[in-house]
Amino acid sequence: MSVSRRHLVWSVGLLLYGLAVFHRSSLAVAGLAASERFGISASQLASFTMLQLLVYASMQIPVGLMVDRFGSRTVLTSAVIVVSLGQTAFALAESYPVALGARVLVGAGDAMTFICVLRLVTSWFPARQIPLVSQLTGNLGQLGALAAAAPMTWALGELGWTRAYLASAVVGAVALVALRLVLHDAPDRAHLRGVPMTARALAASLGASWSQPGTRLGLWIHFSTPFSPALLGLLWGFPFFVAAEHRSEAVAGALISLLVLTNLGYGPLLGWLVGRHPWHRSTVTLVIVGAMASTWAVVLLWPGDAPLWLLVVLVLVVGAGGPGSMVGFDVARTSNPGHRTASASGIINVGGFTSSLIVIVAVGILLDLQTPGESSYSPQAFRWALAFQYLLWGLGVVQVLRWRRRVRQAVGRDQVEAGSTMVAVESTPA
Ligand SMILES: N[C@@H](Cc1c[nH]cn1)C(=O)NCC(=O)O
Repeated sequence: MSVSRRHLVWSVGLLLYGLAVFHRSSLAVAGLAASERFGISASQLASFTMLQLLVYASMQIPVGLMVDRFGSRTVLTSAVIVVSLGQTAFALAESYPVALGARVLVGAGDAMTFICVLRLVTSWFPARQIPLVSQLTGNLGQLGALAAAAPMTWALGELGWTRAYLASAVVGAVALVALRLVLHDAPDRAHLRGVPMTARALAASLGASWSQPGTRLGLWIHFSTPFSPALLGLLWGFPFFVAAEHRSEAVAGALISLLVLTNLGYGPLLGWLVGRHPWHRSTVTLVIVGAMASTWAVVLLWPGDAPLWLLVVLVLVVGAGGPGSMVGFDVARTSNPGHRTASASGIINVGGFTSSLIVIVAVGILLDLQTPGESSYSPQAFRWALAFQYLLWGLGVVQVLRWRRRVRQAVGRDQVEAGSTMVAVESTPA
């Protein structure tokens, strides 16, 4: 197979994932405009982000099953259409309920994208390159969030709400043409479709993935790693840097952009480490969680405002969380047969989006409880609210250690290093 064809397919997949991240993040800079347009409060505004994450997380398992059944090409086509319809509806919405409905469509289209692209990577690349290419896919795709920042700010200011969101929807039409022209499910066929299954067979297939200890290990790795960067990047980073650390809006914006860019640095390093030392994949993620928790401790316990260099260190360390979460997909991939790869990835992806949703909502509730009726939150309120992260890290680390022990009891080091963590006799989960 020609190497350039493989890279062309991957580039289109990456473009589609970057576009999904762009649509996901396209509200981040439009908060004020949205409040004015729909006449809504801060918590109603936050409900857009929460709803999107909720839809995303709840669709992961059905989407994984759909990708195993119908293939990436078909599911990605639906994803682009649904997300573009969502952005079009958002562009034209004039009331809060219609706008909420539009965000449901955006969340649904977004939810159908990443697993398809990961599935493409596993069918187009040789096994030894999969960890690195998957890492690069996850990390380069985050650039969509950068594209949603400055260009969307410009478009909202210059073109106005309706035309800015309509323009972003039109990009989907262009992406759809590239998808249909270039993207095939596998080198030897356009569609890679699984056999039709009854509801009972689907449940059995999901149960088989779930009973693999490696799927559980992957789920908890994905649960523990990405919520801290999501917390900073999606909602609370900007107000934390401005209201609690007394930084200017420009510095806060630069710190958030740095968080996105940090992804690019970790991708190659983690991809190489994971590909080369599969036995130590969970250790790598435990080190990342330990580093994030320790750096947050220094920032939260710092007397007064943390110095800028410390905030930069925080962003550089927390930026490893997203790339770290990709390790979860790799553990699931080596723990399941090819025809179940996408549904196993769906199970994994529920982890990080659930923990991100919990932490984003919990921080909002804890801030409100400490400063009832006020619209600006004190540094002290932020410190206590952000400390909530330790509960999730505690739970995640205990579960990672537990499921790693199960995997290691069932599978020898030689088998793991040969690229499989699949337990031969699928046992019933405890
Ligand atoms: N945690 C992300 C992947 C990632 C890589 N770098 C930063 N984030 C993930 O699980 N992505 C799924 C998605 O749909 O974005």
